[in-house]
Amino acid sequence: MAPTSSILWRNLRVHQIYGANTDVGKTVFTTILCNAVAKRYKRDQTFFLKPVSTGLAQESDSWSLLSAISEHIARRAEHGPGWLFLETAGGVHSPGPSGTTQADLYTPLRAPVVLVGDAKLGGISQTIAAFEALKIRGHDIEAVLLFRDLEYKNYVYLRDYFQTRGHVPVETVSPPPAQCEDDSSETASMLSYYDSASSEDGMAGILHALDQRAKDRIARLDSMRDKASNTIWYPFTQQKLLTPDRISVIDSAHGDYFQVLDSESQSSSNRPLLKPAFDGSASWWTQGLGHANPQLTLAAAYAAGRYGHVMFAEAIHEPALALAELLLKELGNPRLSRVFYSDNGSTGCEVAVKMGLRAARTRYGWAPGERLEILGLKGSYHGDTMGAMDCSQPCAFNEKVEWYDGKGFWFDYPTVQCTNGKWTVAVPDALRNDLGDSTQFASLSSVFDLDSRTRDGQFEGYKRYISETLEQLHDQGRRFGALMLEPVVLGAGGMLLVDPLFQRALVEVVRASSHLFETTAPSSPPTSDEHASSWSGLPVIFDEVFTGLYRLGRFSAASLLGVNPDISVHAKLLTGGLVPLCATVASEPIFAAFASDDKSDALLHGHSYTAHAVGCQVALESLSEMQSLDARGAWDWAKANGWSAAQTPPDTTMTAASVINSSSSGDSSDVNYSKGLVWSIWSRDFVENVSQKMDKVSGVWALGSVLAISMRDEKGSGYKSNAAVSLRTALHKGAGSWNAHTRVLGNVFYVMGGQKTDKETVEELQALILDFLDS
Ligand SMILES: C[C@H](N)[C@H](N)CCCCCC(=O)O
Repeated sequence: MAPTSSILWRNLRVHQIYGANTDVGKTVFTTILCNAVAKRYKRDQTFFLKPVSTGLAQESDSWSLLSAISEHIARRAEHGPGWLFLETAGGVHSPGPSGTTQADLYTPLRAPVVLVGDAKLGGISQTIAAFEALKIRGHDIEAVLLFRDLEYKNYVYLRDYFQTRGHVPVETVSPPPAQCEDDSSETASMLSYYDSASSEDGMAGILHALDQRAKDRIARLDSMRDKASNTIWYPFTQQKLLTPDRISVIDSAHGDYFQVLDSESQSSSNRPLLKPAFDGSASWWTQGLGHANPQLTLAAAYAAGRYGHVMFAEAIHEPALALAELLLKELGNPRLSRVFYSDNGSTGCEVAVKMGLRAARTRYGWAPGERLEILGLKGSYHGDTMGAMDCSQPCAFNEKVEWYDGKGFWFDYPTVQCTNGKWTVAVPDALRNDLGDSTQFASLSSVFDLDSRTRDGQFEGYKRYISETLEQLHDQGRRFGALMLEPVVLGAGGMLLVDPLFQRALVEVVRASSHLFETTAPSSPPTSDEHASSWSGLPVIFDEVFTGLYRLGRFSAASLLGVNPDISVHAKLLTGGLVPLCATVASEPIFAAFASDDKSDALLHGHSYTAHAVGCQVALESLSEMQSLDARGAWDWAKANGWSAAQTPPDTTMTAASVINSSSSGDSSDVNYSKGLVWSIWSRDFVENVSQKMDKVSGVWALGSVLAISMRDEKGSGYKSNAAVSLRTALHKGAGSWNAHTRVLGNVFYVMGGQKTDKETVEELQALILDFLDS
């Protein structure tokens, strides 16, 4: 099922005719436009497409309808220069055959719009409302046409109104003559009417404006790469190596796809300019509910209309309060009671660190200037701002940053991968003496069956190793202020799936080891009334910026570990990828560490755009939509793709000694099912198949919407490796009418969908990936 392409051709001007209401004269105006083209652009062909009357609109769903329209238009575009007017049905919000309203239905085509205004009583309001409905869906409204009704003269008001709304030209023609009694008179009368209306100078001006706007749009698209290359400083890009042809010019985005300028169209006039590209990095891991999701757009518009932006210190607004309450409730972590807002994951993590360090310092009685470090995992990365960077060990992202001063100890750990068809917890060579050999599991769910695994010797081995390491650090006199983890998956660090048992062990040991962190008698020991929310050892911070809010299939990634952090950080999917927002959520004892009669003891941190009302409103919409998808089983198709209990095959190949099944009863099925299944949109068969392409692949995992494939690199893995580039290039080449835009992390190729990505799309991507791996 190929995705819909936006319609833009060099030799065919395509316009959508929308009506401000039903019965405003769309067909009449479309006919006038066709006649006017025929009169003035004699070399051009003219086409009129009304899906309702052609039967195209009988297509059962939006996708079938749009692809039928695209095909129809492509056939017309093959025959030289021309114009095509696509008439929509009814008003902008009249439902189409699939129930989607016209404004939403045709959004992916994104052809420029001619809006037929309403000349009747009340028509000013209808016309403006229609304009706004189209505008917030990203339609470009190029002209407003309406009848020159001399009674209400709506056009007089609308002309001024649209002059100040982007100089949209408003043109009128006289209304059609009264209907004749017999057919032949009616035909003659209308022919004469069309002839004279299409000859009016105003219509010539409109066609000229439409033509010019189309040429300008194409010229802008054609020139953007070169201009960008001279103007823009790109993130995470060695620009010396970036040639302009490799810059993706994105005209718009809809659902899972960008609409990208196809460079090959620049040398061929009968090729569409825009090509859909699957957004394989989910726009740097932010996308959830699809680009240009109208529900989120409306929420954003509502909050912008209600508040704009209002400052937040010592203030409250409904979206911020409602979102805080929702997060606290749905995270299901009884420790958490306070929400601190910022505007991106990196700063949200810095806030979390400030919170954790202060709580530890006051608990352990350290002086304010004391150098405190972070306990974390090798390769973890919490963002690009200086403080967040300092929470990571030296790596490609920070080691050349002049002010970088990493403060921490970062544990090495076992990772989870499917290798040659087997789900393996791989222990790094350096840890073999301490943690033993790698182990194989019957399924990914078995790896996540922590209730069973915490009863194993492996758990005790992990805890022993962690305790011994902490003792050594304590003996070296190092002071730690927080344990900071990305639960389950390290994102920027290379899409590494950490053995969840190791993370569970780390949290448990840290919480049980206050004696290894305090260097003097605690100044404020936890009191018995702090009960459930009190922290021990060190404050535990979970950076769920990437992993949380359904990215890994669950509302919180912490639930996959069965651990309740003292501070957790949420961004990215929080707003479904529409606007930046971050929430750092903390426990009451952490909050209390800042309480004092001295104002300077407060958490002196606040971005200008803290708790932006638009972000909070969009987050409310986004979270409730994702929860509703979850509740109505929207991912059942994915769960049934080999991940559900019934589909986990009994293990027949591994020896009892080498295999740890998911349950001590010997049943290899997913005992986690009742506690929440571990699943992915990427089918289990596909993942296991990829893992067997041993000549190219060293390991693969999939969880929630994420797929990560480690490509073999004999010269070594890591961000500087180019081993994943050829797979990225293959996806970029794509499947003819569409391709996939992805980022890579060194030798790791990753791709992820949103929470609305469908089965067919995933299957097509899987096929592309396998094609490459089999080549
Ligand atoms: C987007 C994310 N939050 C980080 N700031 C960047 C992560 C590293 C991405 C590297 C890359 O795409 O080349």
